[in-house]
Amino acid sequence: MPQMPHNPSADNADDADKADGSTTAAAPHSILPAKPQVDALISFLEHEAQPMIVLDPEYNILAANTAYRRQFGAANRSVIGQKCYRVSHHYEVPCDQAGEHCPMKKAFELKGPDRILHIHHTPRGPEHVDVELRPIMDTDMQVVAYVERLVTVRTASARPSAEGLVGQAPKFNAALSAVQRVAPSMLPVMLLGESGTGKELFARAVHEASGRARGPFVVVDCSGLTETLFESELFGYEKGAFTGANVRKKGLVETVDGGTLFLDEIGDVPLAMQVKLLRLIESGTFRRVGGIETLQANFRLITATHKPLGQMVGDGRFRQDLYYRIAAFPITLPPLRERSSDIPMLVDSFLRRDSTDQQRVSVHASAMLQLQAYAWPGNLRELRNVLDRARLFADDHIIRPEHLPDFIASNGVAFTPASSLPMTPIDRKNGDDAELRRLASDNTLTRRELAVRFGLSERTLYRRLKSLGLA
Ligand SMILES: Nc1ncnc2c1ncn2[C@@H]1O[C@H](COP(=O)(O)OP(=O)(O)OP(=O)(O)O)[C@@H](O)[C@H]1O
Repeated sequence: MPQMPHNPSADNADDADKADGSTTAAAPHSILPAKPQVDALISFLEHEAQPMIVLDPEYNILAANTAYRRQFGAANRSVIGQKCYRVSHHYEVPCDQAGEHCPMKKAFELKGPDRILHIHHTPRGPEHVDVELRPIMDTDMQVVAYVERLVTVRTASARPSAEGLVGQAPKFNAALSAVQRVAPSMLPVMLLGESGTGKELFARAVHEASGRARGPFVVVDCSGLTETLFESELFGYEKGAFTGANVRKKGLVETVDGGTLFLDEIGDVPLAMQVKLLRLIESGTFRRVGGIETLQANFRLITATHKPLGQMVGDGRFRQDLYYRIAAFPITLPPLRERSSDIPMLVDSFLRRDSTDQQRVSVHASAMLQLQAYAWPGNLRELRNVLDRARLFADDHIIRPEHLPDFIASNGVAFTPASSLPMTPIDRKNGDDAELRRLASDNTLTRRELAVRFGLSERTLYRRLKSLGLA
């Protein structure tokens, strides 16, 4: 914990509360040593379009501007005088003591801004929020307050959603956070992940969060394209360039003008074409097949692969110069088995998405446990397919273990007949220690997620981990 000065403002929360609607007079008198600066700041922020709050060093919210109140404020409750971690996370302790990154602690240490992607509770439910915290210093360089700016991330949902990216597991959030960072720039992005991890959806998210969102998003699947087809698809051709070229045709590089070009499975691009791709990226120009005119390209490049491109460079199967050009900002997408805490939310999302029935299909807790324990080599695509199949058997609109394929049930999870199970996660006290050992050593799930996953209280989980020598 940083040594933060005690602030008497917490004791005056009620005074501040009255002023929630008019931030200029929000702070009570004895609030801070440098009160005039803070008051001026509060007045200034009121006119900002972005949601912002002012905090004292003891985590108390001193003021919230109109944009904040509109977006995050609850109709019946003021946030003034409340602890930020209680309002945003429903925690009883600061974020770092709850196992999360605390931007206030970091900003205090840095004496500078810190930025982090958090899941916040909002009146609409959990949401991804890009939080930036800036310390305000007095003339002695002591931190007297903080300004927090909150931007809701619209490219992903932290609760079940009928469309787009869904998730809130730590590794998913890390990838999403990287998207938020890189999207506004023109840097090429390389998405790395197994098949079905959502590379295309993430590429779309980069596009949508960028300044090119109004331009086209063009996908090129590089796998299975021959050299000549790849060239004519990408660059287009002139009339008469080859047999069958009866008219001039624009290539995708021309159609994408002002937008984002997504080259999926870039590792499958033939070596000869890699040179042409490199030239396009380096010069920003291209020529149609059979053409002499040099045309200007205007696109932002995103690539994706499930192949070990670095290794392919070593083996001479991928050009090193092209690799360095496109791999400026790699983002690793986690396989589903490393974000299994997201499975219930994803299941709900997929069942909503594909629902044509009047009655919504749900998944029995015992089936959900099996879905969470399976390794999903085909990732989200496989999950979606399994659900599509299972729902056909769910006559009473509840997917049970017997509706899942055998390979999921035989994944090492003890199978208990659905009828004997409650609709909530079961206590698997005598269940699969090996699975617990694997997940606990993996460090991908928090203790709380592990507990939910195994249907245990955190305290029981701790005891079991201890008995396994893992606590
Ligand atoms: N985080 C996510 N939330 C919701 N749906 C997702 C998510 N990630 C992927 N999907 C869904 O999973 C399926 C596979 O996603 P996508 O095609 O983007 O994967 P991919 O990694 O590009 O696959 P491939 O490498 O095989 O091309 C799609 O139906 C997509 O909508």
